[in-house]
Amino acid sequence: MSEIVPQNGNVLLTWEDLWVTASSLKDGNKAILKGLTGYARPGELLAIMGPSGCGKSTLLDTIAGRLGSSTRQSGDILINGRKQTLAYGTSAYVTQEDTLMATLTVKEAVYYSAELQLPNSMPKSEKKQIADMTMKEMGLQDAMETRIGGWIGKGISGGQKRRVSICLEILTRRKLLFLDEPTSGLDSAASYYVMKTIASQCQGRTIIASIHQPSTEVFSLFHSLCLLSCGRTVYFGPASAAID
Ligand SMILES: Nc1ncnc2c1ncn2[C@@H]1O[C@H](COP(=O)(O)OP(=O)(O)OP(=O)(O)O)[C@@H](O)[C@H]1O
Repeated sequence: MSEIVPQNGNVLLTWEDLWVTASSLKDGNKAILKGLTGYARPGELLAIMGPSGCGKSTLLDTIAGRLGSSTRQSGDILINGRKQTLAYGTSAYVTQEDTLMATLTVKEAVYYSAELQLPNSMPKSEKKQIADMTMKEMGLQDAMETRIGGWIGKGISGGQKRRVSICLEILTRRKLLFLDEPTSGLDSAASYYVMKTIASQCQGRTIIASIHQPSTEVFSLFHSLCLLSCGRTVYFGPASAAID
């Protein structure tokens, strides 16, 4: 895989013999990821699946370069076949927790993010257009004027917060997108809607999502699957062939 170099700024991400170890006073050294190898290709949605605690978030954090200092890692993470850091603005990461400003309305949060993240050279009207389109794609039209809420009082629902978090990160259409449990808190219809929107944006982009118990409909949207169990890869390949 590492010999194929994608064009147009597209990203082929490869990880080889990846080990992650956490050390604690109580348990000593504990291996969380045990020699994982895999890849994520442009134009594809790769799902990382497996039971709770198997290492999905840790794998996502490691390949996204966000691993905390309490852990040690070894193995190679290659970008287009080389050990290199991603250029600024190449990737986006949707975390498992929604960290949103409670006092803003959905529209204010998305407009603000568009203003900050999209290039300075882009006219304000175009930024607004992109923000409006992305909110629509995430099914947030009816919640646009509602406060996000939180400590200030009830606002949008938990599922809507999840969709706002995704909306803020997909605005910029970065070449590499990581999503940690994008469908948590969403019902099955909303999960499908959100994942279908994400899958529809794969053209020229590499998308990796950790996901817990997807429905059959959501599963059918995945191109590739990395199935983990106890920190090891038990399946890596086309999602459609995984059933066998
Ligand atoms: N920094 C750390 N120190 C110690 N143990 C850790 C650390 N990070 C993760 N772990 C442990 O590693 C294992 C894998 O955690 P991880 O969050 O990657 O699992 P997951 O598959 O994403 O789980 P879930 O689906 O519940 O979110 C868990 O047992 C977790 O407690």
